[in-house]
Formats: sequence, C-alpha cells, structure tokens
Amino acid sequence: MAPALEAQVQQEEQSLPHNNNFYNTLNDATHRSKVTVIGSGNWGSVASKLIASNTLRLPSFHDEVRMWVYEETLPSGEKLTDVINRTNVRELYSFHFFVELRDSNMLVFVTPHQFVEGICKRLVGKIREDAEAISLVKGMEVKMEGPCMISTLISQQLGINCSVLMGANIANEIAVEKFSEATVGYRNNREVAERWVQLFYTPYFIVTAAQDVEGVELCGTLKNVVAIAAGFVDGLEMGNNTKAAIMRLGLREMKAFSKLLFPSVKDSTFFESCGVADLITTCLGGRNRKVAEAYARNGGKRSFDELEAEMLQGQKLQGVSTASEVYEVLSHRGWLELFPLFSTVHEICSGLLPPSAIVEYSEKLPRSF
Ligand SMILES: NC(=O)c1ccc[n+]([C@@H]2O[C@H](COP(=O)([O-])OP(=O)(O)OC[C@H]3O[C@@H](n4cnc5c(N)ncnc54)[C@H](O)[C@@H]3O)[C@@H](O)[C@H]2O)c1
Ligand SMILES: O=P(O)(O)OC[C@H](O)CO
Repeated sequence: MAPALEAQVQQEEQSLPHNNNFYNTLNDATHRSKVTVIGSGNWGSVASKLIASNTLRLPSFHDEVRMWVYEETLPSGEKLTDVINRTNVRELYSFHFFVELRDSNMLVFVTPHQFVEGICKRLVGKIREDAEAISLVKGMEVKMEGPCMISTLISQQLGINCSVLMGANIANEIAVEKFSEATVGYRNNREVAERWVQLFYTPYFIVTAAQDVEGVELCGTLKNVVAIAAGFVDGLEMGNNTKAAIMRLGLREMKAFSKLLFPSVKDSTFFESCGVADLITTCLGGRNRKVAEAYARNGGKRSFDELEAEMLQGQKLQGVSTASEVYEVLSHRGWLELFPLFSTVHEICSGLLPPSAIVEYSEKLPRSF
C-alpha cells in the first residue's frame, strides 16, 4: 500500500467508533459505504463532485457514486442521462445512474424542495432499512398538521434518519473550488454526523457539525425569503444600507420564527455557515436575489414564473414558494403581525403589494419585537 494511502486509512480508522452498525463492517471491502445522490440540478451536480472526490480517496467508501437523475429530453433531442454518461463526469468521478438503491446506505437528497415528496413516494420499498439520509434541500412543506421540514418529510416517508447540510454554498463557486464552509445539522448521533462531514469535507469545502437539525434547516430555508426581499431592494436601487437593514431584520425574523416553531433551536446555529453566512451570500449573489431584482425592476408586471423560466433556464427558485409556505403558517397561527418582512415578501410576490412595499413594511414593526 502506498504510504499516502496508508496514512489516510489510519486517519480514518482513528475517528471510527467500534460499536456502531453504521461503521462496523467498513473494513470489509464488500461493505464499504455506498452513496447515492438523489438530484442532478445545479447544486446536485456540484455536491456529487465533492462527494465523489472523497469516495475515490477514502477507502471506507465505495468508489462509485450513483446519481438519481430527473430524466429530461434536451433541446438536442438527447436524454439527459445519456449526455451525462457520455461526458467525462463519469470517467472522472465514477458515476452510474440507477434508480435501484438497495445497496446504498448513504442517501443524499438535493432536489428543489417541491419535488421531494413525490420522489420519496417512488423510493418507498426500494431502499435499505438501515440507510442514513442527508438533505441539502432548502425548503419546507406545509401540511394539514402544520409545517413539515424536508428532513422530517424524508424521515417519515422512508422510515430512516435524516441529517441536513446547509451553508453559504452558491454551487457555481464551489464548482470551481473557491473556498467555502457548510454546516451538517444532526439529531443525536454524533458518529453519523462525522461520517457526513467526512463525505463532504475538502480543503476548499470546510464542514462542521451542529446538533440542531431544525435550526440548521430553518436557516437554509428562511434565508431564501430574505433573499427575495434583498432582490427587491436592489431592483429599487435603494442602496447598501437599506439592503443591510433588510438582512438584519430578516435574520431577526428567521431566528424568531425558528424558535417559535422549535424551541430547541440554538442561538449559536445562526452564527454557523448555515446562518448568517448563507444569508449574506444569498442576498449578494443568489438566484432568488437575482430574479427578485428583475421582478422589482419590472414593477411587478412580469411574473416570477416567467422570469424564472427566462433567467434560470431550468433551475428552480425556492424563495417564492417558501414565502408562501411561511405565510400559510403565519396566517394559521395568528403570527402575521410578528413577521412583517416575511409576510410583506409573500404579499409582493403574489401581487397584493407593489415591490416598493418592502421598504415601507418597517412601519408595521411592533416596537416590542
Ligand atoms: N444551486 C445552488 O447554488 C444551491 C446551493 C445550496 C443549496 N441549494 C438547494 O439545493 C436544492 C436543489 O437545488 P439545485 O440548484 O440543485 O436545483 P436546480 O435549481 O438546478 O433544479 C433544477 C433541477 O430540478 C430537477 N427537476 C425538475 N423538475 C423535476 C421534477 N418534476 N421532479 C424531480 N426533479 C425535477 C431537474 O433535475 C433540474 O435540473 C434546493 O433546495 C436549493 O435551495 C442550491
Ligand atoms: O441561488 P439561491 O438563491 O437559490 O441560493 C443558493 C444557495 O442556497 C446559497 O447558499
């Protein structure tokens, strides 16, 4: 064995617990962890690159990373899976594309949030009972019973544990290996969290773990609503001070909303990459900000759907639907007046208010907030 590889093996083994089912067969080549990525969009593709660089490097993972792709016929007439399999992506990163997941014990969910439930329904009965999942999906669903985080949806539908990974992670920047950080949110098994950190961590993608699934996930979800507000401010050319004020007020609502829904959410989570850092990057350079800016520049006369299709070419916005989902929760619970930024964003997106309302909403702020 080459010295470099041997050192890696030792380093890995030192961090492994000895009494955990997730690990205890790792020395057996037939039981190395197998990873499947569910999703192949902007972040899905880049996250797969990160993952595959580690599975090739670390002996306790199976080299091959499988990817579930939402099949599309491209303008050229070719199927998306054929194109991906034909490119050097497969050669470089050993990707294969199957829907059969029975031999994967690490499932990475990374699709726009509105598709997760439908995908999970198709996966029922096709996955291992001892599989662990992680959600990179920023969003939530609102059910009859109330709000449902995507990690909870995955856990409930598939009967498996689900951690989350969120952070200041604009995919295009990570694709060219610019330095960034991320946060793994886990429920109670630190060893599982460490395994996810191992899978994603690279010298240019620093991952830390926080025992606060809901806090980490709500940060990633709610910042998209604030990013829409920041885009309106840009479209109205209100300047940096106004945008900073919107970000501060947005962060305050993110924290208040998270803690009202889940009192266990920790203050410290808002200072991790998933919190303030993701809020900043999204409000400066994200897709939600960009499309909201165009919406405001057009005075709300062109719909978000139209602008999304034109500007993102197949990629999906999360902020507009999340604002609507958050609004539903606020209305149902009688909290609208407590969250003037969140509610104003939805009212603008749905055409009830003009974009300029984003800077007028502060008059509605309760003084005791
Ligand atoms: N792009 C980023 O920079 C970034 C970074 C961090 C987190 N995220 C989050 O990751 C998640 C996925 O984002 P993304 O950028 O990879 O996606 P994306 O915006 O690229 O989504 C488009 C993809 O959705 C898939 N799709 C379209 N219709 C579908 C359907 N009916 N069923 C299933 N899949 C369908 C297609 O594969 C398409 O490529 C989102 O929650 C997003 O907020 C994105
Ligand atoms: O491009 P956005 O607005 O979907 O944001 C992308 C990421 O969530 C930033 O971390």
